[in-house]
Amino acid sequence: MNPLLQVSGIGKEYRKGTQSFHAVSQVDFSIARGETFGLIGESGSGKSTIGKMITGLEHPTNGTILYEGTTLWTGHKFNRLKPGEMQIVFQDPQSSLDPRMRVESIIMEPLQALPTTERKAKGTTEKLHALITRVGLKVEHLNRFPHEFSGGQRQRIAIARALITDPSFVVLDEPTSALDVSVQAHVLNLLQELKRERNLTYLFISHNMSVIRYMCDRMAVMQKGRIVETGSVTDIFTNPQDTYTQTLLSSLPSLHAKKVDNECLTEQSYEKSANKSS
Ligand SMILES: Nc1ncnc2c1ncn2[C@@H]1O[C@H](COP(=O)(O)OP(=O)(O)OP(=O)(O)O)[C@@H](O)[C@H]1O
Repeated sequence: MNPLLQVSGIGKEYRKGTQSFHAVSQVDFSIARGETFGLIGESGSGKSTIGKMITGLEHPTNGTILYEGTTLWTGHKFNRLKPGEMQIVFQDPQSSLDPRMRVESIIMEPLQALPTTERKAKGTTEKLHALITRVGLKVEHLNRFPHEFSGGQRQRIAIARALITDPSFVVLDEPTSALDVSVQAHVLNLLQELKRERNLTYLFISHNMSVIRYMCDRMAVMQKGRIVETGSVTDIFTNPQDTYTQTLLSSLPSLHAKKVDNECLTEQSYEKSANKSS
C-alpha cells in the first residue's frame, strides 16, 4: 500500500551572512495511513524543523515531500492539497494560543482556510460543543481566555483547534513536554483515543523514549540533523542497531520501572494515571 506521507532526501539549510548551517540533512521516511510515527533525538537534532517542513511552515532546501502520492513540496512552492487536511500541535500552549482571543475564536480560527460551504458545515455550534466536550473541557469554557486555564487544559484547547477542520494527518511536536507528569498521561491517552475515533495519522515528535514507546508504531532516531536509525518501536527498543540509539536507551532507568519522574514515564504509569482519572 502507498504511504500517506513520504519524505525523501529533505534537508534544511539556514544561512546567516556568509555562514550556513544544515539543521536537517538527507532525511527519508514514510508514514502509512493510521500509523503513529515517532521522531526522537536530542534538542537541536532537527525534529521540529522536519515537522514544520511537512506542514509548510518552513521550506526545505532540498528533497521532496509526497502526501497521498501527490507532491507537497515542489522545490519552490508548498502545495497545500486540501485546506485543513494537515494540522500541527506545538509543545507550549502558553505561547501557541493567542492570549487576546476567546477559546471559541481560537478553536474556530483554522476554519478560515476552508471554502465557505465546508467552513459552515464543520463550524456548526453543535460540532464545536461536541469537540470541546470531547477534549475534556466544558461548553462554558468557550467564552474564556487562555490565561484562565491550566497547562493541560490549554493543550486540550490546542488539540481541539487542530481537529476542528477534520484533518487526516496531525504533527504533534512535543505535545506534552511542557506539562506535569500526571497531566501528560491524560493528554497522551486523549490523543490515542482521538486517533482511533477519527482515523488519524500522527507524526509524533519527542525527546522522551518512554513517551515514544507508549505512543508510536514506528520511529526514527535523529542525531545532528540526520536519521541514524528507523524501524518499528518494538525492534528498536529490543535490538537497537545504532550506538546513539543504544545510548538513548541506556539512559532510561528501566522500561519496567515503577519510578515516575519528569524524564521517564513508564507505560505502567500512564495506565495507572489514566485509570485514576476515569
Ligand atoms: N529559523 C531558524 N534559523 C536558524 N537556525 C534555526 C532555525 N530554526 C531552527 N534552527 C536551528 O536548527 C537546529 C534544529 O532545530 P530544531 O528546532 O528542529 O531541533 P529539535 O530537535 O526540534 O530541538 P528541540 O527538541 O530543542 O525543539 C537547531 O540548531 C536550531 O538552533
